[in-house]
Amino acid sequence: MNAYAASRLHSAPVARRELRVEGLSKQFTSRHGSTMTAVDDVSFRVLPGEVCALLGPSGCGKSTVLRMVAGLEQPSDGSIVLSGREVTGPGRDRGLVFQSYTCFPWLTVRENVAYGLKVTGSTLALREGTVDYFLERVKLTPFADRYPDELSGGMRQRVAIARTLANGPDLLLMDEPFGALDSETRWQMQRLLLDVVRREGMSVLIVTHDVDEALYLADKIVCLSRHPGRVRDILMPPAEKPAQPDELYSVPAFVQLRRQILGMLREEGRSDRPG
Ligand SMILES: Nc1ncnc2c1ncn2[C@@H]1O[C@H](COP(=O)(O)OP(=O)(O)OP(=O)(O)O)[C@@H](O)[C@H]1O
Repeated sequence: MNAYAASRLHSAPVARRELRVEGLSKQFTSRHGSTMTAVDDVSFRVLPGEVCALLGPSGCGKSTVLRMVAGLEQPSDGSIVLSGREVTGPGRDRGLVFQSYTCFPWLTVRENVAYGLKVTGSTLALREGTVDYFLERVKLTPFADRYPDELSGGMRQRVAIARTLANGPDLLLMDEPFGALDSETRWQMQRLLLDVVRREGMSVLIVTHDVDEALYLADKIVCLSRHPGRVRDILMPPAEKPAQPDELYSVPAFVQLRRQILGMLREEGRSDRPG
């Protein structure tokens, strides 16, 4: 058995991968000294193995919430607890994937995926087993010795996902990860992400303003209103997803939820005013 697959038999239970966000608020102070509330009293949970989407119109504070969960931004108020520990800054228990492909161009695909593992001092066998395992998961095994500039955008994003997963985070944080991809590649990536995170029992918090992406990927959708960003609704799309994202349009439960969310976004658009 592959060294990584064997090590997983003894890994910590997935039940510890729970995120609790309670009463989270964030104020920003402008250069002129005025204060604006970007995020106000936001609470939600991401249960172990759950994919949770943060959805809302531009400027509603999605990225700000994600950055606070990542520990890149300090909350003005509230608390963030992951796997029973308070989040006070960045940490290896969270893995980040952004829209821009964060590959090291001077490293091969294999070296990119192995990068984070080197610093943890894992044995060579475990490291190589882990890299092989995740290259296989994201279907990049045949490209292991290529450099990022020899790959398409979708493939580079798969490298970033494999590298992040290889580090074994409790929670995967994704900010518009497929925003730069054409629609066909985007669908393929969404399908692949669902396959990988379900197999790994991974908890995911993903920021998107794409309603279909949220409906297809998420077990739970936290809808934010804007100015300030507050939880407007928490929706639970059907757990059974169609084989392809575009098949959402023919499933009545998704069509109805889609209509509800689009109506909410339209209302938010009507209430638009500068923050
Ligand atoms: N560092 C900052 N300083 C001041 N204001 C900020 C800062 N970061 C974000 N904001 C403001 O906070 C609000 C929320 O921004 P945020 O980027 O979180 O929204 P978003 O929902 O992710 O938007 P988008 O979908 O367009 O990326 C916006 O009004 C933005 O201008």
